This record gives sequence, C-alpha cells and structure tokens, in this order.
Amino acid sequence: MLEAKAKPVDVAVGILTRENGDVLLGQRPAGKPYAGYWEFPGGKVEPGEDVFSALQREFVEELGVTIVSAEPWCCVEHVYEHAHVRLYFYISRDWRGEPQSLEGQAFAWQGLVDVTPLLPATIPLLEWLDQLRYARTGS
Ligand SMILES: Nc1nc2c([nH]c(=O)n2[C@@H]2O[C@H](COP(=O)(O)OP(=O)(O)OP(=O)(O)O)[C@@H](O)[C@H]2O)c(=O)[nH]1
Repeated sequence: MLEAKAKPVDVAVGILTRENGDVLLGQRPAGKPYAGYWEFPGGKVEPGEDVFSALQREFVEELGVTIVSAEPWCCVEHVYEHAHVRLYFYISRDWRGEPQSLEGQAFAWQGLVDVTPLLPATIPLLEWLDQLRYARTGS
C-alpha cells in the first residue's frame, strides 16, 4: 500500500547571539521526542501564525525572552521517525530579558558548540554557523 506523504510541519528556530558571539542552546525536556537532546530553542508554528510570530511566542513561553528582531538565516527539512519537519532558522542579536528555564529545560551559552547529543537536523548547521561567527578574511 502506498503511504500518503506527510506534509512537513513548520518549526521556528532561533539562534540567540550575545555580543561575544556565544549562542544559546536548550536541552529538550522529558516527555518530548528526543528528550535530552540539545537544540536551538523554538517550536512548531501554529495554524494562522507567521513564522516570526511563532519564534517570538516560543521564546517568551520557553525562556521569558523577547525577540525584538531577527534575520531569517536558512531553512532545512528533515524526516524523523516521529515527524517530517521544515525548520526556519533565524539569528537574533536584538532581544531583551535574561533566559530562564520556564519549561524545566537546561540551557547553555556556547562559543564553539560542545554539548551533546544534538538534534540530527541541527548538526550540519553548526559548521556554517561557526564559519559565520569565527571566519576571518585576513585582509
Ligand atoms: N526547536 C528546535 N527544533 C528542532 C531543531 N532541530 C530539529 O530537528 N527540530 C525538530 O523540530 C521539531 C520541533 O518541535 P517541538 O516538539 O520542539 O515543538 P513545540 O515546542 O511546539 O512542541 P509541542 O508539540 O510540545 O507543542 C521537533 O520535531 C524537533 O525534533 C532545533 O534546533 N530546534
């Protein structure tokens, strides 16, 4: 029997950046698929919501942080056994508040990211992100 191809679920993901270049990662709480894996904070876009509004909502709900502005960075699709996701990554340098663990999750500011395990779809992006943060032209 042919299985209907599941429609991807849109997810808004934010890379919160500090002035020194560090980025914020969170650990998925118990009860969610891939609990204990590290990710950039974010979550599913709700029906009728635009992706940036979803990003702002998720950061308030999970971390008590207000994202003032963010640049869209890249979009990645990944098929997990539990879901087919389309991840919209944003980079934000303009945000307010001190991150708090409002859902009981651990979080960590990272220079070169060395928390493990990371969500599989997020791993390839780290190399690009490091180039963006640390590459120097030398000229
Ligand atoms: N936030 C986030 N999600 C990611 C990343 N990489 C990645 O594959 N995902 C996937 O995107 C989906 C995000 O969904 P979620 O379950 O965290 O969303 P949510 O907070 O709205 O959860 P809910 O279903 O409890 O309301 C998950 O399937 C997760 O595996 C990432 O770096 N950050």
